[in-house]
Amino acid sequence: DGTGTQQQAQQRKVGAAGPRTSSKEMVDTSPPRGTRDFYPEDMRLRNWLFGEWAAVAQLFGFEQFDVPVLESEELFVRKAGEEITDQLYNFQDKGGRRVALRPEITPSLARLVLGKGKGLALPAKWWIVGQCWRYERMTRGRRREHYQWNMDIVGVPGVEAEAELLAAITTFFSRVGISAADVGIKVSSRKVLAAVLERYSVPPENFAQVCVIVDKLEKLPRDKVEAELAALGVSADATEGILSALSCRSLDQLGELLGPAGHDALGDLRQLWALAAGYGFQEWLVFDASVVRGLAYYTGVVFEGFDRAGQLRAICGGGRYDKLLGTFGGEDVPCAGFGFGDAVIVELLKDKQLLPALTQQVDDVIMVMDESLRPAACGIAARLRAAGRRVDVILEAKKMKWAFKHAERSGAARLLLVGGGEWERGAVAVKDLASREQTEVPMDQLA
Ligand SMILES: CC(=O)Nc1cnc2ccccc2c1
Repeated sequence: DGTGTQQQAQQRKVGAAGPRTSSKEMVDTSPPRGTRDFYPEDMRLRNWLFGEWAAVAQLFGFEQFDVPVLESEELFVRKAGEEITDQLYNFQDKGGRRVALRPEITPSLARLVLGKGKGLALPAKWWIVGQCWRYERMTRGRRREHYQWNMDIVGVPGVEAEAELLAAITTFFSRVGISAADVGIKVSSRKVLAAVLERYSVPPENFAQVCVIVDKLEKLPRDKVEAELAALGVSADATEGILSALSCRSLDQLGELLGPAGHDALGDLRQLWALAAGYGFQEWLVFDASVVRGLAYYTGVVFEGFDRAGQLRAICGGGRYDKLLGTFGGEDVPCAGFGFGDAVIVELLKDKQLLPALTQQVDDVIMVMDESLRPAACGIAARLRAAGRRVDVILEAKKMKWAFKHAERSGAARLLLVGGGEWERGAVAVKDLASREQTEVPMDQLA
């Protein structure tokens, strides 16, 4: 699951694992519930994925930022009934402060933008990869953490920003071998819902809650969603209007249904499609009026990446959030962004046999044949490393057989043996692990 090969390690109470000097049981070696360890082989895959994310961010001229995983709880206290805030990993610290492990990164970005105020040159295009947390009752056995790539554009009111973000997402997919035949991106706009709510005079302060409820249509039966809307005070007519708008199959059909009230939403989406065509990623986009996403603060275009085989949960998601900064007491600044988790994408890559085969990368393994030559061997390692070669020094006396096996397991190109007759002739025995040939190389020609 995700970039950690560690399956959800069951809480192992380690039994008597062999003779122990003390009566004390061994510590539980599993990671905390819902979290993963990354052994080196796992880290190679994670570093590869994060490296692709970073490469795309740089291709698009975005700047990296970072913020603490621990934030003031108030950043995430929203009253819209979102799952993400219901499952806040929050606590009171020793100073009596209400804090939380962040469930998402956008509110932290908003905090930084507000912190800079007029001092922030706009537009800002920022990116980050950060661990996010949720306190899930383990009944569902789901993970409590994942790593999320975020790209955000601050200060651009038009859908040119969303087009840029979608271009970045499709560039990533293409780079890792995923095509528009494998994955689509559902796109809509919350302005559709806003238009419907206005027509039925649903109070604007209910907008976020309506969106969060309607987002559950994917998971909950229709009557449950209708009941939640009714409980919020949304009339049956309004609910009917919402559900028929969300089932529109095309922009034209939506236009007919909404009339002039839909002008903004349709204008945005048509412009977005035109930009996508220009960019050459239009084939990835699917208009889907039922996409609302589950975060309270989206105000306009929303989108989510999905696998066309329909086997997986959403791969990524995002949208426009023009009013988030206002909810923190600041001036509103138009923003758009997306989040891309490290779990579903790895499942997709596995399903498509697109996981890269990653091995440890070492150039040279050095072994001394005579312990008195260890200082000299360290000098050789230093010179090779200064020349940019990745060198693994065998640190204790080992048999040749072990050294060969170790060098091959390390993915090394050469095994250097310091000592013996070669050393007397001012040279080092070099075993090429690909050709298996052994040659004698003078000391100063090793790099
Ligand atoms: C598939 C997966 O691991 N999802 C996941 C895992 N942990 C989270 C933690 C916080 C917010 C969303 C999360 C989502």
